[in-house]
Amino acid sequence: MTPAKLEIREDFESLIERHDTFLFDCDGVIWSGSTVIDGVPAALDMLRRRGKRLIFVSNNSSTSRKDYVAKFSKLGIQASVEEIFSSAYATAVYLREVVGFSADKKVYVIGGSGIHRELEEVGIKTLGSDDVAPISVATLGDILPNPDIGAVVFGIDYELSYRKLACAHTHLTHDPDCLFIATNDDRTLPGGKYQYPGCGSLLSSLVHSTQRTPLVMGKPNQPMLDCVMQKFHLDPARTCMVGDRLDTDIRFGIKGGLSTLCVLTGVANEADVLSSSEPKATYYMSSFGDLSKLDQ
Ligand SMILES: O=C(O)[C@H](O)[C@H](O)COP(=O)(O)O
Ligand SMILES: [Mg+2]
Repeated sequence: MTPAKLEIREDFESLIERHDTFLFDCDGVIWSGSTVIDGVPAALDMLRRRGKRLIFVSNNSSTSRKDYVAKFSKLGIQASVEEIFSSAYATAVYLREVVGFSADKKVYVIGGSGIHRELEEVGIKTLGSDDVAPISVATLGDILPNPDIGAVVFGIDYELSYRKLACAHTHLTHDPDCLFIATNDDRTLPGGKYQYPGCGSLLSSLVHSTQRTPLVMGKPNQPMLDCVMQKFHLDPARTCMVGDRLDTDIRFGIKGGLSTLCVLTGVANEADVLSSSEPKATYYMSSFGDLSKLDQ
């Protein structure tokens, strides 16, 4: 079935009437980099006024949920920690609840403060944030296995260094029991008009050097889906996933049995949406901000 294009008031009203909960991806739907997408704050306010539940589900692990609340507020959007579900938080829940990560082990992190803060919030100690100093071949031998490391977690890292990769590679190749987890594996990162290397593209260097395959937490993978479905007790028939990437957001929604709405303000364009045989979005629209016209 061809995705239905939502472009008139009646389409928008019908979408809202059919759903009680809206799951929103962030990069490419709510904002692009640090610029809010026009009309989105007003559209979200309108949904709240109509009693709809909003949940923000981002694969970007660089920011903790508390810091996401501050980013939302700076962009004129009210959101609570409980409404935010990032891949860093999903990783912390997985290590704490599913793995039962040992208190006397630490996690080596390649990634941003979001991962460090979410893991520390559940009592898991982390290393790696200051491994950014340049390295010389002569000092490579100083990078040694560390028996305290029980897992390597990889997330998008805007300060990625050879030193961090060498440390993570050492832990993963010297201890087959050291867990290898990636917060997400998005190929690209949207930023304004263009796209840049995403977490998955950075991750591939470590996968290649270690020949190990990580367990990936974020959309469209099962760990994030299980966490979100259980935490929020979603009714799939009354829930809509709003995203900008077919291979993560829309596939995530389809796996969960949700309606899916693809917006064209991030990675996907109209040709992508109409030509994609799998995943196939239920609906698509130019920008979620267009719904702000409803209450004007
Ligand atoms: O590379 C990444 O980490 C992702 O492109 C990016 O952060 C996606 O974030 P989302 O669109 O899920 O908010
Ligand atoms: Mg996105």
